[in-house]
Amino acid sequence: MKINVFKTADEALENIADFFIKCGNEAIAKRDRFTVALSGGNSPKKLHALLVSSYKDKIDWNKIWFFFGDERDVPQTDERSNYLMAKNTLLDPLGIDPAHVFPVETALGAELAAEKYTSNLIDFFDGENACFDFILLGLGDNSHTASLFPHTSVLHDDTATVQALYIDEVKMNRITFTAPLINNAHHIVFMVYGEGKAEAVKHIIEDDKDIEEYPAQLIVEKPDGDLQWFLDESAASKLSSH
Ligand SMILES: O=C(O)[C@H](O)[C@@H](O)[C@H](O)[C@H](O)COP(=O)(O)O
Repeated sequence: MKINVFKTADEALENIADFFIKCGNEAIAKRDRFTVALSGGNSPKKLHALLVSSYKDKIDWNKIWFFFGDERDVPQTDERSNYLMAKNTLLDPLGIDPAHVFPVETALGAELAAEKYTSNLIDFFDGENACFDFILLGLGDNSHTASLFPHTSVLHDDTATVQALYIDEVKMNRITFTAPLINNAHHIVFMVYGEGKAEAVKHIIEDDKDIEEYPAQLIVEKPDGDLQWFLDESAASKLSSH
């Protein structure tokens, strides 16, 4: 696992964008496609804007396939939708073909949408244990990632699937990749910046294993995988090693 700390959030985002493009061009050279699972929340918006403004000609965007590591159980037109956020800030501005985008079909209801997403992955990746090229993750200040929230049943799910569950902390159903599905990826990137995340970053990286309290500790580097943190100094400020 590699921990990259940058002076500012902008510097961290620039390095994530460079790494994204590097991984993408390598995947396209090898397999003629780049499969990506996007993160939700607010942090990705700045990264999306950077990719749109400065990376348009650095990769063949037509060779990228976009998925979502988690989704809120809301309509795709709802401002809380991770799909809508990505559509508005990244996919539409880059003119991504909708056939290359796999939104969670929340109109089916959370449970069915999760089942459908799991079967979509089996179809797309020709079998179970989908292996994404690149999974982007944020980190909640309560140490959740994707929608793997503290003290929830999904933390103990050892299947590489997509699950739906009610999250009391946010008073809504969420649809999420399980930790094993995330851990199958070639490249996993935590994108974390800001003082508010410093405590969670320390818990995940330095504290004893306690996945109930710190679910993002479930995300681990496989022998043939690559797990990297891209942090600004604020988010890394409570790490003893920085
Ligand atoms: O659906 C979501 O909200 C995200 O997938 C979630 O895991 C997010 O990454 C963290 O909550 C951090 O969110 P911010 O980037 O908004 O702090």
